[in-house]
Amino acid sequence: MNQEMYSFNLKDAIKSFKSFPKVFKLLWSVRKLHLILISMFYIINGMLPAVSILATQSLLNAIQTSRDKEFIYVLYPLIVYLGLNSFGYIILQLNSYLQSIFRIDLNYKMSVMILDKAKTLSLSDFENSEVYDKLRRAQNEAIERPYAVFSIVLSLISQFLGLISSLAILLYWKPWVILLVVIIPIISTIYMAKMGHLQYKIEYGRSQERRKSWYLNYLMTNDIAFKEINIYRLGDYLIEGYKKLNKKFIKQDKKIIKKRTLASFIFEILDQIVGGFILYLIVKSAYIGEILLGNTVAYIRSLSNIKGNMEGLLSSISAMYQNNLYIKQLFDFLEMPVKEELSISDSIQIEEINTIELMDVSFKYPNRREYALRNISFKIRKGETISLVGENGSGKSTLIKLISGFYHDYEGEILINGVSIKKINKEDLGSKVGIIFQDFNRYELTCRENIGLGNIDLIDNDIKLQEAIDKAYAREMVSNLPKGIDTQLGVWFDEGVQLSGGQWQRIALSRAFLRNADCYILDEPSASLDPVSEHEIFRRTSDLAKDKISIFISHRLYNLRKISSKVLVLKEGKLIEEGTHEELMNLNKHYRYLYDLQNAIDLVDDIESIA
Ligand SMILES: Nc1ncnc2c1ncn2[C@@H]1O[C@H](COP(=O)(O)OP(=O)(O)OP(=O)(O)O)[C@@H](O)[C@H]1O
Repeated sequence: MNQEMYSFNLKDAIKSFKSFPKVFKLLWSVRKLHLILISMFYIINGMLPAVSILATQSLLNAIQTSRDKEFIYVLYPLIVYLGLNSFGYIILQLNSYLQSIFRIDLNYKMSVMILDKAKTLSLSDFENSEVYDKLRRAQNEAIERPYAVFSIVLSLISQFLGLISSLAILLYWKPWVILLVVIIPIISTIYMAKMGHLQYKIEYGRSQERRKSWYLNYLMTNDIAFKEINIYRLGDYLIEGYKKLNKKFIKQDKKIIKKRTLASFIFEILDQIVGGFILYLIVKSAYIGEILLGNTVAYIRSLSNIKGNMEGLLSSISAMYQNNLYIKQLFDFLEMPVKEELSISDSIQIEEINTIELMDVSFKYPNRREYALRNISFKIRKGETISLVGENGSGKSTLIKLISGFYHDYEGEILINGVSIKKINKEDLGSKVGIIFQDFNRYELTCRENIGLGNIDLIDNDIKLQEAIDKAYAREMVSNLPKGIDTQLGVWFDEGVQLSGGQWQRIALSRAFLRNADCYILDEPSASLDPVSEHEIFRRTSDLAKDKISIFISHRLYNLRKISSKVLVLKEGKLIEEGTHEELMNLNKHYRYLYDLQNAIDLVDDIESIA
């Protein structure tokens, strides 16, 4: 963490106003008229107290000096006084109404902006905890800040106007008193700004732990992890972890509150002493007849207004500084450069995928030292069915993610139709690949949506949806659902129907089949499918994709043997064998070893199940 960030000084505080034009631009785009009116009301609010003091002064002086005159001399200032009070009240109400409306619109706009930005992030961004933290901070801590900055700036203007006008009233009496009035608020504000900074520093340093605390909370309150938590009796362990983290946060927060309260207490006492002394001077002047009653009240009220305005003004500066730190997080996130591959407007469009070629490709994940893939080269042509096999962690899924265009910081070349994947229009590429990942999504939405998300344009096209369902052998399963294709799936919402792992997988397959892809990738459907279903699905997919490209990953090698035009064998990130099933069996090396091993295991399983 950058220590420099945490040293507070006035220069930094003034610098923090730099963010205002950006903030203003953002707010201006929400509701222009509201913004103008709110600003006007703030300015009026700043002037009103001093005007009200003058009205009170002239009313009281009129009462005191008009004993022998007609009542009209008192009535006129009385009407002005009452009118001003009512006007102030109306302005206050209107302003609070407009601000509430404005904040609702702003919060909505901000959350959509953050989602829009999140949409442009890459998979490696999501796997990067720094980017992830920025997103969380923008979402959780910064969303309210733009309005806070705006209202602070307006308050500053309003308080400044209030201060100047009240000072002018007091200046008329004894100019040197002003120095006494301003000294304590200045010291207290500098101290409080430092406290605010400390608080931000603590919050900033906590973001990893906050995320962990949120995650533990999520695990305990979510159906996804419930089964394991329940069966392994993990509840107490997780709660302990949650408590430990939160106790630390609470301890830090309490310490700050204690410091803050003590400091406020001391500054308040000092302020009371100074205020008491000035009050004594005013009362004494009135007593000896130096000033009229109206002026006495005006000076007393000006004194308290100056104190309020000074405190307000200086605490606004420190609040501005503190808010600015959060605002910086927000704009850091919103202005994070969009990955080059997305911003290339002249990216190459492709009609269809004819070939996929890897030339000496090596790749390591940003957070890892060792390579996940090393010097991989192969070519897949239209009409071929390729199987990727290898032990856990050998790099199969990583290879799929590279071919799908998720990571661009690899070495070597990945070519689609002979063109670097980095230059190809990402949306184009995405629309031509039908893919099911190991950890495919189970959307807590209707069955129609779960499938339709594969091709949004067809979400209401029942014929096309049915075709996709048939391709995934899911016709019977879907028609047996209580509301057929319009049944809510999952358990999060009313009338939701939970599916088995294999059934979810068929829904995901239907989703992949709904897009008229040129390349179908199935990453280990065996996780939830029984061996026969997996075999059927592979065979079906390769039949359907006869003139396309199919890439399958499975640990059940016998399911792949007949359908594969080529098998690629990976070991520790390297492509060690390549050929048809027969060729690799004859080669008698790693593939043969894996195949025989699996047959032996299955044989043992069969014998055990018979016994
Ligand atoms: N997001 C990630 N960040 C860092 N390392 C990763 C990430 N995903 C995978 N790895 C690492 O990359 C290597 C290859 O993983 P990969 O998931 O590609 O293997 P796999 O062959 O698909 O394994 P499995 O058969 O278990 O699915 C492993 O060492 C793994 O730990």
